[in-house]
Amino acid sequence: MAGLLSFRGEDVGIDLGTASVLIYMRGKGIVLREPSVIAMVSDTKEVKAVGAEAYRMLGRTPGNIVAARPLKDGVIADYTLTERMLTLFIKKVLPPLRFFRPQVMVGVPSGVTEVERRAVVQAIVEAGAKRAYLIDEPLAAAIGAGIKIAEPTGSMVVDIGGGSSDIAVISLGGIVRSTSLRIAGNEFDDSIIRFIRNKYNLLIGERTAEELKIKIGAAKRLPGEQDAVAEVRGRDLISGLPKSIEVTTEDVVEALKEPLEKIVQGVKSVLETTPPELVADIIDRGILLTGGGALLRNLDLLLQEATGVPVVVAENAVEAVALGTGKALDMLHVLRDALVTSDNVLRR
Ligand SMILES: Nc1ncnc2c1ncn2[C@@H]1O[C@H](COP(=O)(O)OP(=O)(O)OP(=O)(O)O)[C@@H](O)[C@H]1O
Repeated sequence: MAGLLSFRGEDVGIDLGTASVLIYMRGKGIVLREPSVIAMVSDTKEVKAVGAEAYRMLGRTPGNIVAARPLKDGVIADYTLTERMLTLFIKKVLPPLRFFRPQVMVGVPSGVTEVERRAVVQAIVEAGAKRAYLIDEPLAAAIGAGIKIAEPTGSMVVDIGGGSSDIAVISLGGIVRSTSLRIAGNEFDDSIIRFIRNKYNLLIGERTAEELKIKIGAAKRLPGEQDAVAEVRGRDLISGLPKSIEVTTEDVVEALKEPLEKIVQGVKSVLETTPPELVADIIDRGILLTGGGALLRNLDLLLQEATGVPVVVAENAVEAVALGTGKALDMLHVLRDALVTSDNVLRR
């Protein structure tokens, strides 16, 4: 997810994501980039850590402390924790004495329900915003990547985050066709965990799986390309004891086949229902890949082969949504019909 604040004339953007939160301030760029994790004492609910510090605690906390991800699949899974995490992040970048409450624009996966939208709006308002705007993530990603979304020309954006993959065709400042899949980076990690368990009888943790994906992972192997190898540690499921093994790129490619196939199908299904004039534009301009998942090696090639349309990874793939929500507050006149505002949502 993503968004923007306005404080004493300063515009600030927030990307509230499943994997990480990014805050963007005009004139300053990205001022905060932290994992979306909060750690607290289970019985007193006292916050122990947020962001990077809490991330290091994931899977490593003693019984009385719990480190959790309050967002799941791109939407709010735990409302109270999300609001507390957000408040602490905002405090880190905005001065403590706030006379003017800021406006916030939040990017949400295009498939979120009304109840989920309400939860996001409420968390942002509770965190101190005067007004919250919601914008669909792929629209924000397109703006952030520099696409002129107001033109009557079709563009396709595939934003692969931690919890959701958003696929959308954009024209004239709005989304013409879209789908949101709850299959993205986290699901890739889970697939790697399952694969290693089945093939090597080794149980590895979430963080180890993510490291494997980033270090040696790929969406496909290229002919003649040498496989990378990484050592991973986990628990041998037969002996119950710690063990380390070597995993190759080929393993990771195999592990990611299933979730990637679902994303390819999602892209094809959106293309199939897109009006032909816009398809022609997309063939000319190519599909734009954004989000952290876009950095998976050779994903552009895989998608290009599957669709026959050129695919380009955005230069600022990870920041695109945050930058886009920042810019979106300056484009309210163009985006009016595409936005949801807290004034409307909370009145209902
Ligand atoms: N080099 C890389 N290769 C593959 N995956 C990567 C790479 N770098 C980051 N990722 C993955 O990108 C995902 C996070 O992407 P991003 O920060 O765009 O998500 P998010 O905005 O927090 O999530 P969402 O949009 O679903 O709410 C994580 O699953 C992470 O493992």
